[in-house]
Amino acid sequence: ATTTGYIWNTLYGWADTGSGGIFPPSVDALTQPIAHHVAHPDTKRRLHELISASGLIDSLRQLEPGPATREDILRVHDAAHYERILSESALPKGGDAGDGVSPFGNGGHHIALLAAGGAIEAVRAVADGTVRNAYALINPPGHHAERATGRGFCIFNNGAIAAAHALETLGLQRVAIVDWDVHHGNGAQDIFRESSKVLNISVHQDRCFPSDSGFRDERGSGDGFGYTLNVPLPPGGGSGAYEYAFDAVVLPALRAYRPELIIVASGFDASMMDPLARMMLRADGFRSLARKIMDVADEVADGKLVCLQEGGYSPYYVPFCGLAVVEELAGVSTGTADAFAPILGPMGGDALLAHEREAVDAAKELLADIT
Ligand SMILES: Cc1nn(C)c(C)c1/N=N/c1ccc(/C=C/C(=O)NO)cc1
Ligand SMILES: [Zn+2]
Repeated sequence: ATTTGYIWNTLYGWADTGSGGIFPPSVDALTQPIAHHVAHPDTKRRLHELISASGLIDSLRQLEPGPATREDILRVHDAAHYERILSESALPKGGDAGDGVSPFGNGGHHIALLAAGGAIEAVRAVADGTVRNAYALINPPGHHAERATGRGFCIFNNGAIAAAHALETLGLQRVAIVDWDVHHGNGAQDIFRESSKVLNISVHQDRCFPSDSGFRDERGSGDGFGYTLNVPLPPGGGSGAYEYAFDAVVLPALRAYRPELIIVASGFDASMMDPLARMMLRADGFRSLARKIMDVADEVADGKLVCLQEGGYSPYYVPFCGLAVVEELAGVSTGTADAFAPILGPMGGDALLAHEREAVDAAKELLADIT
């Protein structure tokens, strides 16, 4: 197949993130209500609308997700977590994923199951050759969700659920997860810590969130030792730092591991305009990362690549970053200009600075244990 699969569902745009900026508003705390929570789904709906309005959607093969089943969820999460989400979802005002800052509304479990189901459908369609690669514009995100709890706006770990489905249902032996979301992919690290069947790579802003994980010395354990690979980057990194991290560490790791499928935890919060991090990628930088991952997928995995939407909180800029990645996946140019490039370009971020090179070079030794 040569087409790119695409997943979006109206319900992904209905996730209820409440009326606070990140916390519920409080007169006591003087935290004002605001129309859009940082994780408001409108940001991702705007990406869908740009994919549609640019005409790119006509080059994509729309896939229809169903809800993930209890069995799908329990491959990576404790039953207690699953049951708690369902019970809180039945409450009149919904509940929380587990860390007290990840609210969902009444019936929110339907959307979370549909997000995980979207990840599964994208993996199924790529693994069986229905499509060449796929972009699942799913919501809520998943990469912070751990075996026993949701976290960081994530309820179920969509990427881990999809990887487990590929291993246990589709018969794959080796799956790689590459997390370019700006925050540490702690969820898959927790879930697959002891497994060598998933190579889990996270490139992220050092100590951004969670602030206590994502360090180079977190490498997995038991059979999984060496199959967790963290590349923390200093704040302020742009295309220079990210492209070097991919060329020097991420791509060599994938060549050594030879996964049969690559899943990208595709967040756009490493962009220059994101409120929840301090990196400096522009849309063309994300396009370059997509190109690099596609090339190594062609080398080792017959091109089998699934991108799953994770974070990204600038309603202004996420649409342009996401369009660049999906265009690259589909091999299509709609000619849509990055409207913010003239403003963001002069601000820098393109050069690889010495301290960024050192941070990446420190991670090169981690490659030795991937066989
Ligand atoms: C506030 C606050 N207060 N407390 C106690 C906690 C635990 C808080 N969480 N902050 C957060 C929560 C989520 C993110 C990013 C998620 C993402 O985009 N992942 O990809 C960043 C900071
Ligand atoms: Zn993030």
